[in-house]
Amino acid sequence: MHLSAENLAARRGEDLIFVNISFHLTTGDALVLTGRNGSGKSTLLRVVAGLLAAEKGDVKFVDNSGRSDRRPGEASHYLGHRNAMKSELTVAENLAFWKEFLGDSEGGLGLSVEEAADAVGLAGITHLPFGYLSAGQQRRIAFAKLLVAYRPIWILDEPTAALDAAADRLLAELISGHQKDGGIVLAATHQPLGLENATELKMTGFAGVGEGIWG
Ligand SMILES: Nc1ncnc2c1ncn2[C@@H]1O[C@H](COP(=O)(O)OP(=O)(O)OP(=O)(O)O)[C@@H](O)[C@H]1O
Repeated sequence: MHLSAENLAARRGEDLIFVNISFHLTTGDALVLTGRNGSGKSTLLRVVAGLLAAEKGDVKFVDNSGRSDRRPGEASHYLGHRNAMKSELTVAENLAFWKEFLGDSEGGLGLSVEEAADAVGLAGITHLPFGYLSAGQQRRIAFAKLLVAYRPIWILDEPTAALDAAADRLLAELISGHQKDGGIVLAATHQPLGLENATELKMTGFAGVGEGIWG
């Protein structure tokens, strides 16, 4: 499996956010995006997930069987800043919705709702409305969404925001487990996640980008 980007550039509104971003990731790899606020980490993740069009360049995905006709977004879980859960539905209902809606993609099977809640240390509270949970518990459940439906690529924007130290470690272990199972991870973070096989890509934002870059 390969996920690669060649000379990506992206714009938000009128502003060019970054140019000439390239990377090549293979089975088990992680790319950790670092850089100051506003340097373009979320923008790059959204481009890779297919949620934002690149201004220039391309992202390519080749799966384990050599198929290259699927867009990277179709093979990805995207965990953004928001948790993408309905406050008034229970934790179990939210996760069951995502399990049914996303389904498993080729190459793996998702956990049951209870197994996924257990994996993030919250097996006992799946009957509660999502809105009753603390911020850290909500983030853990948002992460459990990644476990109920299999996707080979995980795209994570500040996955450990709002988490305590124990949950930090738990999620880092789940991310490492995904890598060991052959998955690929892209994560933007301000805190070290302690991942193995990880390459750091320091985003610098638009500063210093001159005229004439479009050649
Ligand atoms: N919809 C938008 N329209 C215009 N500019 C935007 C839009 N969304 C983001 N930006 C700008 O794009 C730049 C990059 O933002 P981005 O969210 O990618 O940064 P980041 O590195 O993820 O920051 P943080 O560490 O704060 O999460 C910022 O200057 C931001 O103001």
